[in-house]
Amino acid sequence: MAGSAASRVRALVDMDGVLADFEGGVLRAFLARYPGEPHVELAERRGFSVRDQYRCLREDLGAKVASVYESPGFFLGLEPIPGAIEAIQEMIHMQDTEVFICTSPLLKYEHCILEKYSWVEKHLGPEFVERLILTWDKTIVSADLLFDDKDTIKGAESKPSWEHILFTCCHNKHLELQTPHRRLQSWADDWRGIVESKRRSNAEKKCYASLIANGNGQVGNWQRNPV
Ligand SMILES: Nc1ccn([C@H]2C[C@H](O)[C@@H](COP(=O)(O)O)O2)c(=O)n1
Ligand SMILES: [Mg+2]
Repeated sequence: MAGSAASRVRALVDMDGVLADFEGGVLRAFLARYPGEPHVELAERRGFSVRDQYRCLREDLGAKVASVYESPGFFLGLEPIPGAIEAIQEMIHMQDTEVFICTSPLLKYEHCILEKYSWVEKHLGPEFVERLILTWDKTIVSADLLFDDKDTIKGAESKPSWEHILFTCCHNKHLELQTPHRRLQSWADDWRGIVESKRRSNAEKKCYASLIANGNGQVGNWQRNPV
């Protein structure tokens, strides 16, 4: 039915900081490997790059914290973010909703890439492995929504098709978003409302587009067959 196609939503869900607890994993592994070294408590995290903040604390700590998340086993061992597994499993079963996991690997990718696939299979099952997109440029991926903890997402496409929903994480919680930018505080927050609001706005856009394409003569048809 035309109404059903019009209300389709495609969502991209980021991994680190949204599905997998990268920040908690970094701190735990840093404390285990470098006990006694200065560290950044999660409440004190500011800015996306954990390496940059550790480097500001003391020059050599940047490389030390990077050595933690570049180690074998780091990505596979990350704990899921509370509620993430349940939410994405529910989202993928919503009618007319497509879900993909969209994540950037480390530039030092030896362990990270394989372990991201393994993490998805371990926590979400093999059907989600087919839905994993690894890219350094999320702006060229076409979707309606991107749930992501990175505050600024830039790339080759200056006007990405998706609306970025900032997922709250320790490093971005202090940022004030300008209207109309939206935030999801956690997976206990109203992510369903965000998906449904995007579905409504897609339906409206499709109606306007068909009105314009068909001219006034078709308005009656659309009113008899609303989306
Ligand atoms: N606070 C963070 C979160 C992630 N990273 C690194 C680790 C991953 O390889 C990559 C993931 O980026 P995403 O797809 O979650 O935007 O970035 C980091 O350095 N600091
Ligand atoms: Mg992330």
